[in-house]
Amino acid sequence: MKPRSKTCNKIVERKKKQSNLEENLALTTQLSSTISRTNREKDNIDLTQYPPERIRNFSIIAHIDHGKSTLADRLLELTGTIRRGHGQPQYLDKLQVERERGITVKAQTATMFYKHKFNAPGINEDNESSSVLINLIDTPGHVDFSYEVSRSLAACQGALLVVDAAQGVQAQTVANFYLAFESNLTIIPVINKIDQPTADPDRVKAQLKSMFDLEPSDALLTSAKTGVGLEHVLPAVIERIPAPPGVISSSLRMLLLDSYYDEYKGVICHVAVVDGALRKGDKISSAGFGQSYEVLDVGIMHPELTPTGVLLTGQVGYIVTGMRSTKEARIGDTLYHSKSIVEPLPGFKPAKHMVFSGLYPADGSDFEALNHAIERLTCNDASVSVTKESSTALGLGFRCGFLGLLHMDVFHQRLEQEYGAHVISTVPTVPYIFEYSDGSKVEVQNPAALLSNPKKQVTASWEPTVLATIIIPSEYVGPVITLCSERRGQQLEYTFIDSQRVFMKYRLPLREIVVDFYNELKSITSGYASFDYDDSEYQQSDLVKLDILLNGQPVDAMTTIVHKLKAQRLGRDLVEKLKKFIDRQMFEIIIQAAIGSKVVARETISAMRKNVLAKCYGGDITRKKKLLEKQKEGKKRMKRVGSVDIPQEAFHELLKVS
Ligand SMILES: Nc1nc2c(ncn2[C@@H]2O[C@H](COP(=O)(O)OP(=O)(O)OP(=O)(O)O)[C@@H](O)[C@H]2O)c(=O)[nH]1
Repeated sequence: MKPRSKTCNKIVERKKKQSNLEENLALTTQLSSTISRTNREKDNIDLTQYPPERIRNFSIIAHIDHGKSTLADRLLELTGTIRRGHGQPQYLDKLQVERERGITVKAQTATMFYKHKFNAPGINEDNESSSVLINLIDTPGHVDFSYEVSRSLAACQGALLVVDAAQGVQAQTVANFYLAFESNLTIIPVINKIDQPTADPDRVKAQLKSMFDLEPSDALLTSAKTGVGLEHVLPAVIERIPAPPGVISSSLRMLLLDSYYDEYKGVICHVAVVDGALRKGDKISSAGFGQSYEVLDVGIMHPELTPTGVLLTGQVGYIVTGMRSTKEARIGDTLYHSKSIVEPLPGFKPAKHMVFSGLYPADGSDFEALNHAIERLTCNDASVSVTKESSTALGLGFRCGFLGLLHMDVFHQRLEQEYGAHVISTVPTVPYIFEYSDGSKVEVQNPAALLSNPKKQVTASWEPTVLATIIIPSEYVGPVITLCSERRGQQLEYTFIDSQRVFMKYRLPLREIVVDFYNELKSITSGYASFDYDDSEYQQSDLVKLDILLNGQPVDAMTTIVHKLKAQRLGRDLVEKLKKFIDRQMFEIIIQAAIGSKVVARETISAMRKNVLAKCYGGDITRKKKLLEKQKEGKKRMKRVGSVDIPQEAFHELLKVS
């Protein structure tokens, strides 16, 4: 782990690119005189005053809860972008789910202006403070959203790596450091929460040195809570992070960073201008989608959408065009002036779906409403894949691909909160590969779709794996090793970060971490473990399809694919769980788990006669009617398989069985 020298080389390269700074300055001054009138649409922000050398784009990256969003708030207050005490805390966490769960799920950008006296020769020789435009990109900390992190980093030249002064380096500090390092960003270590009684900044400095070769003297010490040390953050950003490269005299090239749908304005795209200049009214084309659009509005996030009429090289902002759907706004696409010919920018790796689940309307007649809600929500979260599917138990629904379990959970919550949709989701599954006797290979995202065809036998199967990073206090090593081997993990690395903490690397089947791994890891380590993973290759594995049958009838929405060695135990757990959640009905119900024709677990629910009017002796007819109505309502929430009614909760409970 000696990445420093590589970073230095990249900085030297970047410095070379900045040789066109003078040219940029001359051109921006020229542009300024011609278009400044249209720029001053609001707040008199004249972006032509900000050539690349007066711009800094940085991101805040950290392990979950180490204080990124709080630090972002403080910096926005410090620069007067938001007023202290006005607005909500964690200003950039705008979604209701983000506020309720206290996590960031969507990266957000805010533009700030800050007066700074440059130390560098050549800039600001009269030694006056000059205004610097700083774009801050707040990023999510949870592993499921690292796709958002890598996207944000593409618009930055530097990152603040925030580390909790008491907890020290955690799994996601490691993952995010490498994301930033591989993107050639200048990394400024920030040791935050130094106000805590257990804070030990020296220990954290030593960890940063030993793990990432970051110099202890480069670390900033802050408390985003009390404000201590915050005055050094923006000067460090300006002095240490290079200006964005790019040439203002070149043809326009913009990187499409994100998009969302706004009821009033339509599709709003967040963009980073890599070269050239964009003005309101310009005609632009998309390299990926091949469509042309007129720029109807352009501006910056300050922190709300603020029209500026122009965006220049190095600036990050928003554009509104006539795009009708966010499907046209392909993240990572290059936008350019329609008449020019440009080399498209590298773009991003497409999001990789790790977990798939079926989503069905709780009430079958709500299919169209759910369809509409999913369409709208995917406009704001393009990382979800959606295809239609149908199930005998649940009717018409959708198979959705997510970046992880938390992502799936957040998507459900947003469907319910923002669109009032009530959904039943099926057991999450991962994409397996099966080979049949005729040599054909298929990727199976829906276990029920795996063929049970005697003419086409499965001859081999593969499952996706992950490379997991686990950091724990050394006293928990034993239980964690046991957990990982129960989950079919293979240990790849085991090192001491310092005298108290151990760093472990495991290869684990993705299926094994999808359900409840993180919670169990947290519980056996009293909450001290930190965990992160990166997708890795497929490994050959002995997989079987486990069916659940009710009175002999398979419930397709409950089928799972599982490792052969675990099939029996899982079958027993599922059957026992179902027995608890299915009410006794007027006939006996037999619940079975089976692999092909072999039953591996069985439970029976004996028959009973349920008469809701039993306790309603004589009396008022309206009371009887009310009870019957209530029973009818309850039935609506039941799903009928053959003659058996299954309550929605049974589907929810199955999600928790691994
Ligand atoms: N004592 C103390 N608490 C802090 C400080 N900075 C943040 N916190 C608290 O730490 C918790 C997490 O802070 P956030 O800013 O939401 O952390 P985050 O890194 O943005 O979290 P995610 O977005 O979920 O990754 C909150 O309760 C903050 O009030 C600090 O300097 N000192």
